[in-house]
Amino acid sequence: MQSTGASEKVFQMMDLSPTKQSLVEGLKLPKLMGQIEFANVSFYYPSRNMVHAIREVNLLLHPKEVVAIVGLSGSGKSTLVNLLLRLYEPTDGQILMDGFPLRDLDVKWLRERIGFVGQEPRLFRKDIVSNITYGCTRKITHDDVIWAAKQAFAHDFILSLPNGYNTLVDNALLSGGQKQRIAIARAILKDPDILILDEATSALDAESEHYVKEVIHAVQDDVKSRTVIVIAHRLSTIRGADRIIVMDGGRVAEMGGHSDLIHKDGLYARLIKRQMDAFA
Ligand SMILES: Nc1ncnc2c1ncn2[C@@H]1O[C@H](COP(=O)(O)OP(=O)(O)OP(=O)(O)O)[C@@H](O)[C@H]1O
Repeated sequence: MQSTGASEKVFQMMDLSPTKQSLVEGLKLPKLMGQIEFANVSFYYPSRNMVHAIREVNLLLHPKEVVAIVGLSGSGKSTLVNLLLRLYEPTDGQILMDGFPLRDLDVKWLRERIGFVGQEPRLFRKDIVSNITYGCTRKITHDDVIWAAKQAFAHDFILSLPNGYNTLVDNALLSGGQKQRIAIARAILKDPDILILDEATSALDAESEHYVKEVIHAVQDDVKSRTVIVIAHRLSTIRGADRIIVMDGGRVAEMGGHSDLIHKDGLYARLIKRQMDAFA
């Protein structure tokens, strides 16, 4: 009798119609170059009415640019990405993709062109190949899977597993860094025009940390290169970026290259110094 009550709620949920957002077909561009513009974007989360998570953000990311977003916890880094993925709509201003308003573009089409690796990637209790190919809608071969794994510096450790690419993924089998590299391979396999990495804040083993940095370099050098946005917590990844965006209290506080920002001796210089002190 207890479960009857509960199942009623489940059925009510299943009967809900999909959101308008995914029903309405939007624009599909012939090609996505990967230019991203935030034009005076402000946003507050519905549950925290009037407390801005992002405030009057103006940003222009060029196609194929590698950008690192840095800032203290709560400064609005993830919110920028949430808006870009269209998980939320800006409260004010607009986001443009290749000059087209994001809200006019087809959401499904857009998300197929964005690869996203979160801080704690989800893997499934399936073999490695299935985990890498999960969600990939383009036609792929086994060679493509290996290419993606190599790009993510996952190929060698996968080969050292008992059944290589056919090894069943088990939580105890892989380290946090290895899981993240499989998730990066999954994102790269989509051959996205925009790649977004939310670097883990938790301590990665030294090997994985080195590889995550290498992935950024490889992705940057890749002939098919794409726009890359990294929410970065480590100096090594930050330095690999073409441009660094420093967020503070929902605003863009500083922007530029590593040496310029260090020279400026502002918030970025303080963040870096703090990180250096932590390792001292
Ligand atoms: N789902 C949410 N609902 C309400 N408020 C939120 C939500 N997510 C984030 N916030 C708030 O929005 C602001 C910006 O948060 P955001 O997660 O973008 O920061 P961040 O720089 O990515 O932080 P971190 O480095 O800790 O991930 C913070 O004040 C945060 O408390």
